[in-house]
Amino acid sequence: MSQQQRQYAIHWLTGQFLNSNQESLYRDAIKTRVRFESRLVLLLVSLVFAMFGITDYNLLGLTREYYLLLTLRLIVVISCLALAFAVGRWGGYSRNVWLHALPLCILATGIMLIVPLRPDSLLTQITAVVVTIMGFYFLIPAPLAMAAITSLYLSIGFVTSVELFAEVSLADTVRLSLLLFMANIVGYFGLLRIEFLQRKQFALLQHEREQNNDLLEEIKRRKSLEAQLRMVAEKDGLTGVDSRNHFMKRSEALLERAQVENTPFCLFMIDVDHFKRINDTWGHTRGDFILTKIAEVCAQSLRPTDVIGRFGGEEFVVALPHTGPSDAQAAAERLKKNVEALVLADELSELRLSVTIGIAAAHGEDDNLDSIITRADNMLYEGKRDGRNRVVMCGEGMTS
Ligand SMILES: Nc1nc2c(ncn2[C@@H]2O[C@H](COP(=O)(O)OP(=O)(O)OP(=O)(O)O)[C@@H](O)[C@H]2O)c(=O)[nH]1
Repeated sequence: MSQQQRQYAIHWLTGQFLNSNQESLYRDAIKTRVRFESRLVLLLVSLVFAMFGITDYNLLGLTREYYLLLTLRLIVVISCLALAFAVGRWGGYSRNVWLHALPLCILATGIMLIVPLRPDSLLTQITAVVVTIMGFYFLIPAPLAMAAITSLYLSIGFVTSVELFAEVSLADTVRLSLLLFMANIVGYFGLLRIEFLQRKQFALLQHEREQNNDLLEEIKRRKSLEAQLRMVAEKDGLTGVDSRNHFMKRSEALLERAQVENTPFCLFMIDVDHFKRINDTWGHTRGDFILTKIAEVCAQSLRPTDVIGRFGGEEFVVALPHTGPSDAQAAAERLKKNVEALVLADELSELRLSVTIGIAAAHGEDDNLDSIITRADNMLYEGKRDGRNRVVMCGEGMTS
């Protein structure tokens, strides 16, 4: 038997889950319904029990027996009403099963006590007892064991009461016992089937919910994995700026839009000066750290709408939408100055950094990103050749 089958196994005789935790879960789940139905049934039963007072009057008139019966009915009705209130507050048979058993016992006792007071209307009372047994099993929400015990209590008590107070033959008593026994058998197996089906349905629903939760967890896990993969694909692992591929994709789109809207578009190629020397002097780990700092300065010096990417090694690339050559030059100068002003902590405090920036602007509709990059790259190498730490603008011959 698998663990799941063991968890949902149902006892063949009680109709309850064998696993007590599972049974508690089930009872908790039906708590509200049990309370509501118990209260409703108790109110209805009280009404019907009280209404039989009319037949008592017809049969007995205003006699001592009638007043005794009326008192008995009042006691039962008041007890049932009080219990309906109590069940509403504290009911739901996950904990207080006895609270649900109590009205059944009171009703059963009330019915038994009617026999000595109205021995002539035995046929009506037998019918009432059979109906009550059916009610105990099918109408009043109760666990099977409780319905069976209270029904047997009613059956045995009624037969005893009949034997003691009504003058019936032994054969009739046996017939009555068989009838009530039959009623109990039908009630018991009927309720057993209902309990079984309800718990099966609950188990199926619970299993489905568990599977849905597993599915949701899996979807969440996959989404997070997807986000991580996207992050790895789109971002440069060291500096956090766009990876080369992602930069190309985003910049292509920006350039296309600029060409459609006829707005200016510029591009920077940025290279850290003498980075090999930095690596050789301070080591690769510090070299990596410096690259992250340069990426930070780029982000701080430019607009949020500018797209920064790492082109490879110590080379960065920036796409500047809605930016004409003169604004691009001003931005590049600001960025160059900020790099120069960068002061690092501890052993690197003496280190002065600089970058060379090549700028190219988009020329009309036929221009493409690759040729803009090539032009910016050419300007970058021109700047390197001319002594580094400078900004070189393509076509304009502007340098600083
Ligand atoms: N620490 C570190 N170094 C890198 C990384 N990628 C490339 N480099 C190094 O960057 C250095 C680039 O050196 P070069 O291309 O000769 O250029 P440079 O020394 O910066 O000289 P100029 O560009 O002419 O000013 C090489 O030593 C590469 O190994 C990286 O991710 N981390």
